[in-house]
Amino acid sequence: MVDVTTSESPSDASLHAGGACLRAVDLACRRGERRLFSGLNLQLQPGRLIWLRADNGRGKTSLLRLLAGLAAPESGDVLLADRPVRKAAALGLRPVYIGHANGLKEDLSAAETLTFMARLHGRSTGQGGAAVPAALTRMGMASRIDAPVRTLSQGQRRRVALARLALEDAPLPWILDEPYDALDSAGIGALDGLLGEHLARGGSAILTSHQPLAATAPPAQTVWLGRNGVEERS
Ligand SMILES: Nc1ncnc2c1ncn2[C@@H]1O[C@H](COP(=O)(O)OP(=O)(O)OP(=O)(O)O)[C@@H](O)[C@H]1O
Repeated sequence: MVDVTTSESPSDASLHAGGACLRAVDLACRRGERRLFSGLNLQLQPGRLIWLRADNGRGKTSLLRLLAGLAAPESGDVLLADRPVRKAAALGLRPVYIGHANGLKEDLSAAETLTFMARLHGRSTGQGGAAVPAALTRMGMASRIDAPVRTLSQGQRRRVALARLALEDAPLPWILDEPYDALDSAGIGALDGLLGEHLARGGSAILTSHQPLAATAPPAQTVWLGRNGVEERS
């Protein structure tokens, strides 16, 4: 098993720094006729960042969706704080998943679509909704808060989708599929700032990126996905 930290038992680790440990145990995944991987073991502990790498079509998105509890594995388990991830959701323990589709509403403004997303995921938008413009400002979107999503560029749309992370204050795992796509260096720096704060409060994150992580990114463990699971490489 790739373990990003120490010899702590899983239950110790799940309590560490108030964060929740996410574990994949002997996971197998099939898409259509093809088995993408089997025997996959992975542990994401509080305070840690994993950069998940592999060639196109290898199964990174499929793995992230399993870790988020959005799909069921062919076999094996995904555990969040020692509970099956799909059952943990009922207790309010749910990883934060942002896929490579932004999922924004074209006819809403940036603020409205972020408010909609926050409500969908049961997150507070603060007194009078004040956390929403603050989150968009964190992602460098202060001047486009009221702009309709359909008028935003790809990078701006990505920033709005990622602004959701600024509304998250629980130390739960973040699962981010190609979060840096379409971002310029300021956007990358803004996301890295949010990631750093999240890890510091006991959160954790696993993300994919085909490009090397920027110097602004928190230190990450690099993990490669193959047919027989994951292996750590520098
Ligand atoms: N709905 C589906 N039905 C059958 N096969 C699928 C389906 N979705 C994806 N696949 C296949 O599963 C494999 C893994 O896809 P996945 O999107 O997980 O890869 P990835 O590593 O994230 O790729 P990329 O780097 O290109 O984003 C691919 O070969 C893809 O063709």
